[in-house]
Amino acid sequence: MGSTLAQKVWAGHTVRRGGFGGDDLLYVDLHLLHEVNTPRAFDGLRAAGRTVRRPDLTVGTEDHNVPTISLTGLFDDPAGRRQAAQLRDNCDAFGIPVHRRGDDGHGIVHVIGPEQGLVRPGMTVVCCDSHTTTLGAFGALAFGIGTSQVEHVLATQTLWTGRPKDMAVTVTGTLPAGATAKDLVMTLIARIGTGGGQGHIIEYRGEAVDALSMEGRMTLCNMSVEAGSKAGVVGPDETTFAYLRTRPGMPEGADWDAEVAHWKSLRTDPDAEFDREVVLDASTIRPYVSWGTNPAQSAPVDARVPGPDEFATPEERTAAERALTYMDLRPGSRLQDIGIDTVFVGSCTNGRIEDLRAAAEVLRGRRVADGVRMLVVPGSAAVHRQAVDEGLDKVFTGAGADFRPIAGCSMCCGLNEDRMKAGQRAVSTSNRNFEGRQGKQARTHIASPEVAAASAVTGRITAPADLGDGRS
Ligand SMILES: CC(C)[C@H](C(=O)O)[C@@H](O)C(=O)O
Ligand code: SF4
Repeated sequence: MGSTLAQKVWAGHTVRRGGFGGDDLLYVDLHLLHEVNTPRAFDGLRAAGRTVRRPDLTVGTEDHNVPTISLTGLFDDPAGRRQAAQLRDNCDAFGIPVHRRGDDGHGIVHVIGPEQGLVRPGMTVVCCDSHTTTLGAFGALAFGIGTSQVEHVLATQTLWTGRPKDMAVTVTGTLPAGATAKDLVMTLIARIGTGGGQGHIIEYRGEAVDALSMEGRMTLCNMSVEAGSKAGVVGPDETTFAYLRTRPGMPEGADWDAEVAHWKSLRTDPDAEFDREVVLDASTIRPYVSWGTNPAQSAPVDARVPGPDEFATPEERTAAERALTYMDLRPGSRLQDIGIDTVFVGSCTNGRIEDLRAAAEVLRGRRVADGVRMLVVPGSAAVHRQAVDEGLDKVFTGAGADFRPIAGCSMCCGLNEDRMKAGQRAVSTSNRNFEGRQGKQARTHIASPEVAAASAVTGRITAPADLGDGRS
């Protein structure tokens, strides 16, 4: 029997099999750090008199707490400022490269790794952050780890972890015009639930996945963790190689060819078996939006708010009831009638250049509705530069949106100055919509950049196809 991509990468990195609790000891090729969840790991390292084993395979960036309003913008929370300073000091002390606000290479940790060519097929990548799954788009095995594991990886460049099962998500056919990778992954999570991928690594495959850009694949893999899975992967192919070819530090000539041949060999063998398979028909996927307080509580934009009685289990019914109360929604009302006052385009889910282009395309010749605040925050300094080069900044500001000069997590998580007020309601391109995620008592509807931009124009949840041609 053949092996899956995940099995091959796992086997190739296993230093010791079946240790304590049955976990395997994996070698880590790349360790990424940000300011949250790392200060205690460095404290532990120091207390034990240890050093960082491979600072050359470790990279830090400040992203969660940083103000994105300007280079000199102040941290609104002393604890956040302290964490960011600790990251910089710890990285400097241990010889780890760190990207500070204002650096060319600065940005959200999951956005900068691929841009800088740090992530390649077949690698193992870990980071103190659940959305490390994003990097699986390159055929790397990438997942989040906790603070004590960060300390272990810093000290040893290895990690004890349990071998997950393999799940295939096969997406047949072609996505219709107007449907995006975000809609695809939201449709998947609505179908399998927030625990649907638990204990598994999801491999996305099929015609519709093959057709996605690297940006789209990153959006897909990013939200794998919202389905409870350990990681998400896409088999490396010509799209992957074309993206990597232009990245810094890639081999040249015959060395490049040899590398590509190796990457191709990592793809799942035709006779490999998955523990579970879910098949989705891409042609049925429509623009999606969340109505509840977890990403599975989502529906097509043209649907109605469901009632609790439409759910199969008592747990789902209770969760729906609670979500509807928090979101202040009435069952049976149209999602498209929900008024919003905030729009956020950004985050590691949808803060890359393709996402900004998509949002700008919808906004071109249109205006953000009165009373709506639209925030566009690039995922990295490189995305910001590219957006300015392409004149997207002018489209955003011309439409009345706030286009931020500094990259960061911004309103995705509310760990900085970008928070919503109680009772405010956003369409957000981020990945989490739990109670209070973007501000105390604030309400979040997750969607694609296209839906977010269209909603900014009308002031209610809207798919671009429903905008008509009101461009000036
Ligand atoms: C702060 C960090 C640990 C957290 C995560 O792990 O995902 C954050 O990035 C998030 O999106 O909630
Ligand atoms: S952008 Fe949001 S989801 Fe991504 S790492 Fe930052 S806080 Fe987490």
